[in-house]
Order: sequence, then C-alpha cells, then structure tokens
Amino acid sequence: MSGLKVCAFCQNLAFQKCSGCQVVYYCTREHQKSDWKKHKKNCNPFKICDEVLEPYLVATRDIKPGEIIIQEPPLLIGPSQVTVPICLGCNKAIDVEKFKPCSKCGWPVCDSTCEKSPNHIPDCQYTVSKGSKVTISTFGSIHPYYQCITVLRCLYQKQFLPDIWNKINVLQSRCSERKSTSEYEKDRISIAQFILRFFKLKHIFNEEEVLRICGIVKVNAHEVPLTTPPYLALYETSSTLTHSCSPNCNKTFTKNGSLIIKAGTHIKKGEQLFLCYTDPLWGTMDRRRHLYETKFFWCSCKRCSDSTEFFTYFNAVRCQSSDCSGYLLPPTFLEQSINRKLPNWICNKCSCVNSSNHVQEILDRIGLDFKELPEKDIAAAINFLTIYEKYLHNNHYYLTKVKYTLSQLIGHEHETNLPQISDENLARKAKFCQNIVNLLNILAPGESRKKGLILFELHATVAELGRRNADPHQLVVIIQEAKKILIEASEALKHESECFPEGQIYIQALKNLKEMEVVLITLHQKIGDACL
Ligand SMILES: C[S@@+](CC[C@H](N)C(=O)[O-])C[C@H]1O[C@@H](n2cnc3c(N)ncnc32)[C@H](O)[C@@H]1O
Repeated sequence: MSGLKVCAFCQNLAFQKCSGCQVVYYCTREHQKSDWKKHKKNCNPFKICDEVLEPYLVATRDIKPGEIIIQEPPLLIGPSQVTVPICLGCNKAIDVEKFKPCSKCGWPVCDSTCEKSPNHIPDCQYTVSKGSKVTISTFGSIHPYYQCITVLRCLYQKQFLPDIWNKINVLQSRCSERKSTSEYEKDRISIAQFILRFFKLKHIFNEEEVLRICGIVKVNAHEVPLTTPPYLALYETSSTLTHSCSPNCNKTFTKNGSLIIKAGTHIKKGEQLFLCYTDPLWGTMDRRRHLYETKFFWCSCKRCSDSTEFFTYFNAVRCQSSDCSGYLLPPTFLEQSINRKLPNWICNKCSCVNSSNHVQEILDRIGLDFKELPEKDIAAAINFLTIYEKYLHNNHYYLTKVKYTLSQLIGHEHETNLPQISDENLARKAKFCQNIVNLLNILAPGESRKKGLILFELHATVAELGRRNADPHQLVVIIQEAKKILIEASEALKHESECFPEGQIYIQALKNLKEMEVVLITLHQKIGDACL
C-alpha cells in the first residue's frame, strides 16, 4: 500500500505528479489547479533529474536572483575529520576551564544540557556499550579520536534509524576514485579499524562499509561556520547539486544550521542548478586540484574549459619578451592532472612559448611572497601590487586576492574610518572594489557573499568621495548612486543570518539606507532653498 499516492486536494488515489516539486500528487488536472493557491507556497522550483544514477537539479520555472530554492535542516551533524576536541553536544571547542566529562561516557561536553543533546546520543551509546569511558586530556591541538565521530553517527543511523539512513545511503561515496588515494588507506586504519576495534563493533559492521560512509561524508558534507571550529553537516536535497566554478546558486546557513540554497542569477526554466564547492577567487589550477583532492573529480565546467576565463585573463602572466605587451596562458587547463604536466604557455601577442615549469616557478615565487604578506599591513599589500603588476595581468588571481583584502582593510585600520583616510587611499579603495565586483559579475555571477561585502564597502567609499569633492547638486547624484550600490549589497546579503559578519553587514546596510534617505531629503531641501 505504501507505494500508492493520494490526491493532495481530495485524498482519492492519484497518479499525476506535480511537475514542479515532484512530491505532491493529484487525481486530475482540475484538482491540481484548485490546490495551486495553497501548494505554490511549498512547491519546489526545481526537479531532480537522474542521469545514470548521477542526479542533478533543473529549474522547473524561471527563478529570480536572491530567491530561496532549497531550505533544509541537516540529516546529521558531527565534527570535522581533523579537529581539536569539541563539545559533542553543541560543537563548540572545549573550554578547558569549564568543560565536564559526560557522566555516562566520559567524552568532554560543556555542561549537562550539552550532555543531553540528541547530537551526542550515538557517540554516548556506543561508548557506554563498549564498557569503559573515554578520557580526553589534551585540548588545544588536533585530537585523533574525533576523526571517527561523524562516521560513527552515520553507522548509528544505519543500525537504529532506517528513515535517516536511507537518505544518507543514497549519497555518493566515490569509493572507486578514492580507492587509488593514500588517504583511503589512512582512513582504513584511523577511522574504519579504529571504530570497529575501539567501540567493539566488528560483529555489526565491516571495514568496507565504514570506508563507504567515510566517502559519503567527504563528498557530501558541508562545513557549517556557525561554531569555532566549524562542524560538518549532511543535507538531503542539496547533496544533489552539481559543482560549477561559475555557479548560478549560492549558499548560506540559518542560525539553527539549516542550509539555504539561493539563486545568484536569473535562472531560466530548464537550466541546471550549480553551486561552487570551492572559492571562486582561487586560480584555476588551485580550484581544480582542490576539487580533485576533496571531491574526487577534475572540474571541466565552462569556466575551467576556457583558459582566458571569459576573457578576464584571471590566470594570465605577462609576456617578458622585450617590447611585448601580451599575456601567457596554456591553450587549456583541462590537461592538468596528478601525473601530467600542463602544456606550454603561449603569448597571445608574440606567440612565444614558455614551458609550464618555467611559468610555475614564477607563480610559486609570487605565491611565496603572497603567503608571507603580513596581516592587515596596507603598505605591504600595496607594495606587493606594485611589484607584481609587472609580471601578472591586472585581473590575475594573486593581484585580485590582495585587492580584495585591501578593499576590506582600507578605512577600517586601527581606530580610523573612511573620513580619516587619505584621498589616495580612498580612490584606491573605490577602484579595487569596482574591479572585484566587475570580475565577480563575469567569473562567478551567482556568488553573493563576497559581492555583498564588496558592494557595501563600495557604497561607503562612493558616498565619502562625494562628500569630499562634490557641490550639493553633484552630491545628490553621488548619494543616489551610493544608495543604488547599497540596495544591491543588501539584496546580495538579505538571507544572511545575524550570527555571521555578513548578516551584521546586512543589518548595517538597512540602517545606512534609512540614513541615506534622510541625507537625500536634506540635500533636496538645501538645493531647493538655494534656488529660491
Ligand atoms: C555532493 S555530490 C553531488 C551530487 C551528484 N550530482 C550526485 O550524483 O548525486 C558531489 C560529487 O558529485 C560529482 N560532481 C559534482 N559536480 C561535478 C562536476 N562539475 N563534474 C564532475 N563531477 C561532479 C563529484 O563526484 C562529487 O564528488
């Protein structure tokens, strides 16, 4: 009987699925129409398509930028594989002064409330069943015991909670790709063998099934930055989202740990939905290597397939041949793999050829200087730009990362704010912000957190430039421009929870918008009075 569906309108047997969410059934088209007013609030704007067991999501209607596409609570949460001891109830780092061991199992928790948290039930029960308590005595550094917890919690679902387990069990584990890695053998010893021996579970589970769960966690878990350190969470529908370095969706979290997937661009009916699993401001080789090492695939999205990255030259190195103003790039980045070298880099002007090793040496050298840049040092960052603009395209990712840092830093150093910085630095800040917004719009138009933060900085910079330089007439135009930028920033950040810095900036953006309205009214009055 459980396979039979009933009409959401009349409860009679039904065989027609809603093509939007594919969840709700109707007996007739008329009943679907009659139910639409009620159902449209819950109807998903996407469907799950299945390409030989590789599901992906496709929009079932046009979706506006900023619209929430998925909002779902986690199936399961747990510590990252590599972590300092955290409270297994609330996921926060253990406070050495205040923690107490769980009265039943000994794992450190914050207090008796955390001890009773449902998150901790699996670890607690398996520890109690093995017959002796756990003792953790070192705190500030990575502790190997915690590697097993999230996987152990999945095993608990398998043994006791089939409804959740069935949802976890269908997620990708990429075992065949992982088997060839050294990490797989490390996981066998430090997670699979450890769990089976330490918790005395050899009679219930075997190594291969524990290793498959390790894969499910690695491939699908999202890092949730609600605590320090962040914890991991598995989600049901969002795990079907495919990656693109130029995504049309982005994500954030509610303060309760639900995952929100939003549209970052106008998405047309029939378009596939993509999320970026990595940082869109990393260079192509770094993004692709990171995806291979953490998600076990070599990305060949439309951005990675175009070595000019949509003519931004985000990876391009300046040609050093005399009198040449061209840029070096390889014909493709898709040949990058663990054992294969990239093809030669060729100048787009003089066609001179540079080996990938030679270019890599230059990039490694710059990368070293980039890593050694002192934190929050504006002068050192500007010096880096001055030196390396001679070697790299203006949009190169190293220069872009430094400009991004500077755009956040200038005007916030020490006790100063925008009115106190020099004209030169104010102009710099405006240029860098605009530069990065333009780049993000081309490279990763669906990204919204970074864009929201930069637009917020840009609106304040534009307003300050106006205040310093403009007469009242010009100032009205400039404040109106700053207001437009601020509205765009607040749109990009509007679903950010107040527990994130982005959510705090959103609150500030709303306050600033109100203040700008007042300034504009005052300015209009002033101009009006002056004209009388
Ligand atoms: C979270 S799952 C994504 C869900 C996947 N579509 C599925 O089959 O259910 C992540 C895995 O999907 C695969 N994947 C995601 N995006 C990909 C892409 N752009 N190219 C190749 N494989 C991708 C990779 O194997 C990755 O480890």
